[in-house]
Amino acid sequence: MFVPGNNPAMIKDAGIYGADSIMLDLEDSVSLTEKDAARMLVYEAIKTVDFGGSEIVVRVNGQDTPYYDEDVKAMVKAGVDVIRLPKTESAAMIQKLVKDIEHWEEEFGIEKGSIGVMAAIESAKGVLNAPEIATATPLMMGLAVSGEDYTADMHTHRYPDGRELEFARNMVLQAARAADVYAFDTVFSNMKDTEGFYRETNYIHELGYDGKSLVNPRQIQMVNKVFNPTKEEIENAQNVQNAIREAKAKGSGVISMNGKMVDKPVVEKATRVLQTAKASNLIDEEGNYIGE
Ligand SMILES: CC(C)(COP(=O)(O)OP(=O)(O)OC[C@H]1O[C@@H](n2cnc3c(N)ncnc32)[C@H](O)[C@@H]1OP(=O)(O)O)[C@@H](O)C(=O)NCCC(=O)NCCSC(=O)C[C@@](O)(CC(=O)O)C(=O)O
Ligand SMILES: [Mg+2]
Repeated sequence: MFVPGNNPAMIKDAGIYGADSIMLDLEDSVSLTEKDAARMLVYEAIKTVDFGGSEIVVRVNGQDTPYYDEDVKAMVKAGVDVIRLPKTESAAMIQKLVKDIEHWEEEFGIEKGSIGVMAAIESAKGVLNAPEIATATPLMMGLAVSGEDYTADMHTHRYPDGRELEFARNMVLQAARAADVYAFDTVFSNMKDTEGFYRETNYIHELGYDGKSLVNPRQIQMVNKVFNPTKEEIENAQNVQNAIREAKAKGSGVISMNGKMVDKPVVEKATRVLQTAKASNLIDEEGNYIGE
């Protein structure tokens, strides 16, 4: 969930909503006159505010701005979990970020490699270079597709069915999967269109995305609802694992379950469902369902 870096009230309470990740923003939600104040505010917040279990990401200003260097320096010193680079267009930009992070880690005596990197892909050039961006550094944790800037770069707008983002979404997802990093979808800005938000979240979940960037705490519950496996999906995944265990005991790698073939890729998908269920506290150690 994005939180504007110049809004102390939003920053102070950001941890209470249970977002997996809080993205304190120094870039486009902060006006030019407030860049320095926001940086100081975010620095202090990382040091002092209790964000619960949420991971802390900071979106720094772009490398073509006069704010980038100070942003990276301050966020490394603050001990942020991940730095998100906006408008990433090449592997070289990520390698520069990593070099800058390492420089400040050394300066402040922080263990090297403790800060992850996330690349926001926001232009045609970024989309075409997504594969090299995804593999630019072992510190890369994920790619995010950014629909607002991307559609501006493509001379279009955002539409309800998302067709203008189809190529970018698929390209970023393929690049992320091939590099074994996470893929995050872009924000949905119309707070009143709950149905549209649900449709879009469902769509990107079905494509294979790992999560979605948000602008408002009201969106968290719906994203979790879409991404969390249902009780039926969990039970089915457990049945798949039991079935393949039985098959293996009989020396076979494939078995039929309710008329459907269960083989290695089906088992892999079932394993992922159960990992998500466990991470979301929907099942206990024994696999018993404990969700609502
Ligand atoms: C949208 C709106 C104005 C609506 O305001 P509203 O007033 O109607 O909100 P309400 O629902 O009434 O708020 C109820 C309660 O929640 C609190 N609350 C609201 N939002 C909160 C929040 N985010 N964090 C913590 N707290 C929050 C609020 O303080 C209140 O608290 P309280 O008073 O105590 O009840 C507001 O949410 C907001 O400012 N959002 C963040 C916007 C932002 O960061 N934009 C930059 C990132 S996108 C971008 O840059 C494009 C991109 O780069 C993206 C990409 O890369 O994908 C690209 O190119 O596509
Ligand atoms: Mg943007």
